Amino acid sequence: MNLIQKISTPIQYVKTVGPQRASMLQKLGIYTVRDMLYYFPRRYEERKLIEFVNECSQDDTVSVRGTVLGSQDLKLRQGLTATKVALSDGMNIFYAVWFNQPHIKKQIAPGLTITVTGKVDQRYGAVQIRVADFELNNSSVAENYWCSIVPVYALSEKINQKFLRGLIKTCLEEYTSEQEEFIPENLIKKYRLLPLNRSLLWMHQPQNILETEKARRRLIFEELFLLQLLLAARKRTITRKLKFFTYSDKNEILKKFLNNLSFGLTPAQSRVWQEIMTDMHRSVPMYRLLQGDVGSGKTVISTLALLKAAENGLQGALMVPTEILAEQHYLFLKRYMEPLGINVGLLTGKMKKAEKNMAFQLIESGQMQIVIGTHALIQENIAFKHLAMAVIDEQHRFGVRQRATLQDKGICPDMLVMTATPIPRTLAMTLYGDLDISVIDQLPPGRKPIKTHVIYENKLPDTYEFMRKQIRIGRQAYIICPLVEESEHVESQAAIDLALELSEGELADFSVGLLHGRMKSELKEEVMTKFRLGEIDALVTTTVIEVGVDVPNATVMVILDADRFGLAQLHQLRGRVGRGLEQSYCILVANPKTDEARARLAAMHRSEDGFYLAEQDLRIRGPGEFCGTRQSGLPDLKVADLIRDWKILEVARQEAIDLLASDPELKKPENEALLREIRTRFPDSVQFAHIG
Ligand SMILES: Nc1ncnc2c1ncn2[C@@H]1O[C@H](COP(=O)(O)OP(=O)(O)OP(=O)(O)O)[C@@H](O)[C@H]1O
Repeated sequence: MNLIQKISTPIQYVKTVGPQRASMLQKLGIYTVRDMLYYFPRRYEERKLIEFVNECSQDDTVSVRGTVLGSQDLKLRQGLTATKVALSDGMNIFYAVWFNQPHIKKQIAPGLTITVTGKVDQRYGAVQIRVADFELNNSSVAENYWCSIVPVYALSEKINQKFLRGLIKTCLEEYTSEQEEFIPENLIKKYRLLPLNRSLLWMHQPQNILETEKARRRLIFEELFLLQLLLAARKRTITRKLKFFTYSDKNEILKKFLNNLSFGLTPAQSRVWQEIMTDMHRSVPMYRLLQGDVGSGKTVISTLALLKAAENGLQGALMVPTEILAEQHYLFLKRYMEPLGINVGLLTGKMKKAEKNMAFQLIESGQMQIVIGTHALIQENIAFKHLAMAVIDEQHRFGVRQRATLQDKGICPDMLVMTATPIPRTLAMTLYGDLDISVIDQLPPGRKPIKTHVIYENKLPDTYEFMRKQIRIGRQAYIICPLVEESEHVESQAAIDLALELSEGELADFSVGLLHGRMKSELKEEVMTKFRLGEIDALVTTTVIEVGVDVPNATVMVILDADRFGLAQLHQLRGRVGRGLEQSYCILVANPKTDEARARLAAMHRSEDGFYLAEQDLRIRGPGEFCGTRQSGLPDLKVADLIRDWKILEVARQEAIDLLASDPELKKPENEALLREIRTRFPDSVQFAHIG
């Protein structure tokens, strides 16, 4: 049996396991010996081993070794039993007590030496230890004040610490001694990393905390290095292909468009546009993430990219997550593009069949130069004549696969992925490690910070009074209805009720609009158009408004039950105001019941910086939840923490890039083990699958 197969042995075949326990272990995600070895302790307990029980005090938690003298079962109240074992430490007699575990007596025969760990109780004269854990020992020699570190694992029903520790011990002894090292030797030396087998041993059976730290450092590097290798390989696959089109430097229509805008680009926008243009002029396809806080002006930049493609006789496509947004972008582009002679089209799921067919034809013939659409854009029956620029807005809502499907609509098109949810740099490097990153880190000039207040519901009348004043001076407002988990129906109904209540009550003198997820698309669009034109003063809405909606005259945002929203979502919602020159306000109505909810609201009050808030959010929720890594197609991280370990991440990324530059297919003998490891860890990865 070769070594790799050995560590891949199904856990069922390890001694003491068997099919029944194997199925319990599977609930913990443990299918193989490898999974078991990489099932790291959640924490460690430091244990003090004392030589004689008279050295301890009441309520101390200690470990003490003793020889079994005898035992007895006691019947307590309410059917409880206690097993009391008399032990001698050589000087004193003391008692170890187990509750409701009569079987323990069978394991502990008189004459054996055992170490018991637990809390000390001296109230009844002799020392009594309530046993939390125990070990059978062969030797009766105890070192004085010896410290032992005991791993504590996350458990599931019917799998206890003792069993897991024992199983891991077996796996370590029988499967790791010859386990090969797969991190290249030069990196092990350069970063002074522990070898693999020692790292696994020290994670599970450390002698002291320092050992766990050393082991963890290696395993973090390993985890991030393998992940970055995968991402770097994905990127190489893309950027090795050549584009079938080239761009001219003229940019005449582009310049006209910029002149027609009522504003000039901010320095951050100009810089990012230069980065994108440079990529567009390259012979290999662009694969770039455009990141920018809400309202930082990403749309204009993507428009420039689409326009450049159109000006060069090619096609551009912009895919957005909602119909409202598709419509909004379409209106914006049409207004500016048509006077320049560029054909812009819309394609959404709700369009009538005849309209769709017409759009398909225009896309296929190339007459539709820029297409804005929802998921409808990646349907099978759509073919572009020459798609050269594919832009995806709000990448979070699309998975990696959808990104690839749009890309496949062209022959190596340039690809621009935009995200309005600011992602901390470290996380972006992992989630989008295969993309280059451009950041718009500056808001358009003249924006005033949004004033954010957190209030209790009983202050709502004052809020509506304030809203009325703002509407009277010509502004508009949003009122966001409570979030109803999993039920668009209930959520929509809440919005309907509230709109009615306000239009007859607090806002009776004004025009109140309603927008929710269950409305027909045409109606949604009609409402948005009216709001955009100022015909609606206050819009009662659900979270459908969340992304991208741009009505600069709206200056008040009231979020009801704000404690039920996540931080990223609150920030997105708040980003719907503060998009013009007027002072804007965000009022969070909440009655937070948990510390976490209070922390979120405090963060919103404190900061308007999307990057700061995203980092806070990441701390609260963890990366998987934060951006749905499950749908991003990336493996979960076991030891690395993307915020804490950002330095290791940067190093691992650079090393991965350098390694692939020198050995793109990992064919060199010194990288053989690494290739094997990658294939085992990422069996679905196409990049390394066919090699070797
Ligand atoms: N350089 C600029 N100067 C002044 N206003 C600008 C500038 N760039 C964009 N804007 C305006 O700022 C508003 C926000 O821009 P845009 O919609 O492009 O931002 P965004 O980053 O796409 O926002 P979101 O993430 O919320 O979708 C728009 O009304 C836009 O016209």
